[in-house]
Amino acid sequence: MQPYMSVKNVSHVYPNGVTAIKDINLDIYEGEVVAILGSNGSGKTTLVKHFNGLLTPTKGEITVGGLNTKKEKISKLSSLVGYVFQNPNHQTFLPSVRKELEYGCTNLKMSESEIEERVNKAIELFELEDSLDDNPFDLNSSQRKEVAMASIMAVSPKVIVLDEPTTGQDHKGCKRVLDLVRMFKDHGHIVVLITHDMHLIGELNCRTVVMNQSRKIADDQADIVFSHKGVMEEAGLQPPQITSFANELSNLDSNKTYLTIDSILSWIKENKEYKEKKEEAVQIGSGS
Ligand SMILES: Nc1ncnc2c1ncn2[C@@H]1O[C@H](COP(=O)(O)OP(=O)(O)OP(=O)(O)O)[C@@H](O)[C@H]1O
Repeated sequence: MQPYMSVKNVSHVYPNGVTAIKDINLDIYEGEVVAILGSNGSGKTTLVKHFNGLLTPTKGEITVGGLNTKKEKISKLSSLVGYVFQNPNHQTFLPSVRKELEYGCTNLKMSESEIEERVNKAIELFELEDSLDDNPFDLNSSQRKEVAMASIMAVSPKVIVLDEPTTGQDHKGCKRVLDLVRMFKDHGHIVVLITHDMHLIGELNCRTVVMNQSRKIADDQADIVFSHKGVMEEAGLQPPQITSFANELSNLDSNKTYLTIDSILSWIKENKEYKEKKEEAVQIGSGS
């Protein structure tokens, strides 16, 4: 299968001489949810800004949907890759939610009927019917973030990049982000997440790329990445608390990494059933 996005030997040096990413290779395929993890300044944002042409490689090449990002206009690339900023205030600036939702489609010069159809779909999916006339700045930060995501959804780019989607969100907001990532995936989008939220990655157990000091140092399923002590330590990362807890418990199957409370509860249940069956067998065997 051909990757939808392909990053080949890419480095980026900012005009001040800082090498923010170095020799990155990364293929991203249809249907994937990819988390990009790493400590502050490791190069995550610089990398994803290359996906929609906000930055172009100093060395190497990136193709998105078969297009070389060095040769395409940003407007074309942003119809393929939508970027939801960490701070929705950097993205919402129009006086009503409806106008925000229409903006991206209008910018891409879609017909009025197409804009209406796409905006109505986004309104339905994000349940924004009652806030259409509200000024986004009168909404709380969680709702404003949803408006930012809904306006990207209206454009319907193949790839949706979410930059720190759970930062500043309460428990309900974090749960909603998890549901939205799943919804984007179910609607055929590739989702790229920049996040420090290990709980979110644990719940998704998605492909996880780890950046450290401008380089990619790991790229695997989250449970496999989290089980690599060396990688986690090098990148200064802590797995979700439940994973650390499970690792500390003796008698656990050492080949498995537990990411969620549900997974460890099923393990405990299975183990209990296994022990009960074993005891039963011993009792039958001894004729008691
Ligand atoms: N516009 C810029 N000009 C010069 N240097 C920059 C610029 N943007 C980022 N950098 C530098 O590039 C390196 C990587 O930064 P980047 O923002 O990509 O990292 P990050 O992993 O996204 O960090 P964070 O988690 O703090 O957002 C850092 O050393 C940073 O200071």
